[in-house]
Amino acid sequence: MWLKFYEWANKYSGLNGFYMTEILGSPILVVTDEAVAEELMVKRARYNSDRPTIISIFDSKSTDGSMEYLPLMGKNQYWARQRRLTHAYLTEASNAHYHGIMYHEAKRWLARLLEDPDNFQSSLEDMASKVMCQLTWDDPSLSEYCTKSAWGLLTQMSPAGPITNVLTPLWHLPEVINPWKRAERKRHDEQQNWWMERLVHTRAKMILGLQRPCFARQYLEKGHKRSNLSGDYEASCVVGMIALVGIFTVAGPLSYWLISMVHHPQWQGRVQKEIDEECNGQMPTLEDAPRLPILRACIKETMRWRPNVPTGVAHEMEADDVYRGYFLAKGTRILPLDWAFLRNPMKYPDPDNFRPERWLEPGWPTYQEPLTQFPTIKSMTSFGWGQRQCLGQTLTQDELIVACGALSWCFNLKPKRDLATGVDMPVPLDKSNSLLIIKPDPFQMTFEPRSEARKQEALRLWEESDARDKRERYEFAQKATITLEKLRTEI
Ligand code: HEM
Repeated sequence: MWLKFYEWANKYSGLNGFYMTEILGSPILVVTDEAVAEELMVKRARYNSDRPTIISIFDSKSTDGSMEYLPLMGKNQYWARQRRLTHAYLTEASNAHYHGIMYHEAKRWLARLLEDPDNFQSSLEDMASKVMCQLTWDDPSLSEYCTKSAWGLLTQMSPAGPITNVLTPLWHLPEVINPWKRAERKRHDEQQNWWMERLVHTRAKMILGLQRPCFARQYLEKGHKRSNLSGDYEASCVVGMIALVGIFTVAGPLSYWLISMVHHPQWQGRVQKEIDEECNGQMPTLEDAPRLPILRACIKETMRWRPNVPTGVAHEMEADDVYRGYFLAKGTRILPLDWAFLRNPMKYPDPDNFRPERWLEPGWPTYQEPLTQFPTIKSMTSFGWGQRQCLGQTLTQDELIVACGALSWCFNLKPKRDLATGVDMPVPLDKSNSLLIIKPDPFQMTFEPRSEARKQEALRLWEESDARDKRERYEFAQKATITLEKLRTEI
């Protein structure tokens, strides 16, 4: 879809940096130039920060008070207070270095890749999911269900999802003869029940003193007094939504990282050399990041070259407006076409090719110093605009540095050789699904340990981290049991 919008941009945008079209009766302003996006969604954010309705999700904007999906909400009171809470929790998690969770999960992933390399696409998503499930409920075993739940919502909200998102009148058929509405009710109810179960379970563990820190505990301890949330239902949704939204968003650039590295072995070699030299042979940490500009440049270039939300996310106008002489009616959707921004040849010369040097060498329009700080993915156009800008930028950057750094430290990423023909199997560059957050179609590749010593070290690191995690969980539970015992004898 983004390619069609981009093709039309080349025909109709001209020098304006935008064009109008209509999809299923809704006027859409497709923005193809960053300056226009800035003008409309940052400078005029006051009335351009609403969301369009997603027809196949009940009350997607929370107009009727459902309070369920923060990123889809209209610009209303629920959105404002949930955005505040989400921002505060993600900032605190980043300040606490995610309690070591990212390192733990990156090590688990390396060990899984060593044991079962062919299953890399699923273990990659599972790593992203385990990070979010631990931050949210301190429970990595929830990851499989959480990923399924996130997939259900992502599919339901995407134009390429249920047919009712495109043939909208079908959605309005009575529920008894409407399979799409019944399926969505089932999906919705299961997701809500699961979110609520998680909150209730957290509360029960807190009473027993068994719940370690996580977002759900943070809310139950203090948030219900400070945040203005209406109660358990809303809390279970906002906390559940944080877990869901960090899975496919982060898994996208990670998958495309594999593709970038397989196709550009010279850059892979430079990243590995930088890590080996700057981290003294150790797996990189976030403290090392200022000394790893090539790693950061390759991550950023991967996100520019293969963005995983290529259409951008639409805003909706809340008031009539006139922009550069054009009348824009209230209700017009503004689509910031990220693919177009990231292929602007003035800002990104040679836009179709993977050129990390554009972030590293003076002379390129995007070069910025100091290299201890730049390149950074924060504030990329891919994270959206103005009042609705993504809240997960720091988390994404940190997780990509940890995970891509760990991969480069441990493996040579290579094409897979077909044993029958002796020829490398292709790793396609442009095959993906077309949901709102895209991911590459399944492909095969090889994860070759860089040496036997590196392999053994990766396995040892995971064993050590796993043993520490188990010990810490056991000691925490022990302390709670001792306190309970003491209480019982005192009573
Ligand atoms: C590569 C990774 C990611 C990309 C490309 C991305 C992109 C986006 C985009 C385009 C938006 C809409 C912005 C707009 O409407 O102008 C958004 C919103 C949002 N993102 Fe992200 N995101 C990523 C990762 C994350 C992560 C890891 C989290 C949290 C764990 C997160 C949390 C959110 C939330 C809560 C919103 C809703 C903000 C609102 O509607 O006010 N994102 N993201």
